[in-house]
Amino acid sequence: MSVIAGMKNLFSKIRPAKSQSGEDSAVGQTEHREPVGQEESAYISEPQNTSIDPHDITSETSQEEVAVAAAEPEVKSKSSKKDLLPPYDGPVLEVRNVHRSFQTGSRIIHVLKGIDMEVNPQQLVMLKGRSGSGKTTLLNMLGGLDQPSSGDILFSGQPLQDWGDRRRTALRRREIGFIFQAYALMPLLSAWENVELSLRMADVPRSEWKDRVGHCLDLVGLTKRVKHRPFEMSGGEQQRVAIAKAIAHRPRLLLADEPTAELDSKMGAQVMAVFRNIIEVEQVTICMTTHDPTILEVADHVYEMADGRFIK
Ligand SMILES: Nc1ncnc2c1ncn2[C@@H]1O[C@H](COP(=O)(O)OP(=O)(O)OP(=O)(O)O)[C@@H](O)[C@H]1O
Repeated sequence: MSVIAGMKNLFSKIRPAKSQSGEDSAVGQTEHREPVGQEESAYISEPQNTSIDPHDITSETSQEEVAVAAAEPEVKSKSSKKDLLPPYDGPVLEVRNVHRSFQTGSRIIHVLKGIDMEVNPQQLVMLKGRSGSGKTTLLNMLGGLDQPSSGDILFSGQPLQDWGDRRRTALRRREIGFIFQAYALMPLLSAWENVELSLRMADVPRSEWKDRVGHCLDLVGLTKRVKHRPFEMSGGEQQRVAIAKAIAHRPRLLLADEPTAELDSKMGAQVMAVFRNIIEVEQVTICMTTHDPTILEVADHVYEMADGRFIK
């Protein structure tokens, strides 16, 4: 089904539903609500058949695609996180001699030229480098959104390139959180509802939503902003909602593409402080790209990229 067809199908069957986020006067209520916009409609409607993977949402995904994806039924699987990844004490990510080329017309562009790296549990690792050096290309591969042309990427010891699409998708859904430069929040939903939506998309039981959303917004210091919509918040606050949203389903790995690029230095520092806090409290591992030299000191390890390689 096309995105537009999915939207039409979706909005023709909307019915109100009570939010799981709180009591009548609490945050995120949906009773007696004002007429809702398209994103909110998607949020409160029953899932319909669509063809979009919610975990492929990027900062460039349109709101319509996000709305449809948000309502997509997950590929139901009874397997747990434990079944997906056997116990492993080694690095969260091991990258071995990874190359990535793209063909554009008759030209082949060699973007990554032999990347080796490791990201250990509860580390904050940064990829720095000029525009076009290959940071985003590498980050996409670490998150299983793209595949190397050659080389290996091991996620908790498991070779991603040997996995089928379904298992890689399941890995993204359960074990990885994504954060983008442009926040990627649903504009008509409150902070609370944005985080709650992420739990719905990850197939987390409704009974767990209220505690988990409250905990995640508390972790990023936004307990007083839960009812605010994105346009009522500063850039730094929006990015902190995006972080709460990305960690809500308890991923092992958080991937962030230029998370401070749109922020002034004070807000950027707040976001980095939140990263350090969630590493401690949620025991998550973070790999992020940046251009910003002022935040590098927060990292446990910095890989500098130039023209598709790490500079020693
Ligand atoms: N799908 C693609 N097809 C062709 N070229 C691509 C593709 N994806 C990336 N590239 C090229 O690979 C190079 C690296 O891009 P990438 O986005 O990884 O760089 P970056 O370091 O993240 O840059 P920035 O900091 O500006 O985001 C660029 O020259 C880009 O044009």
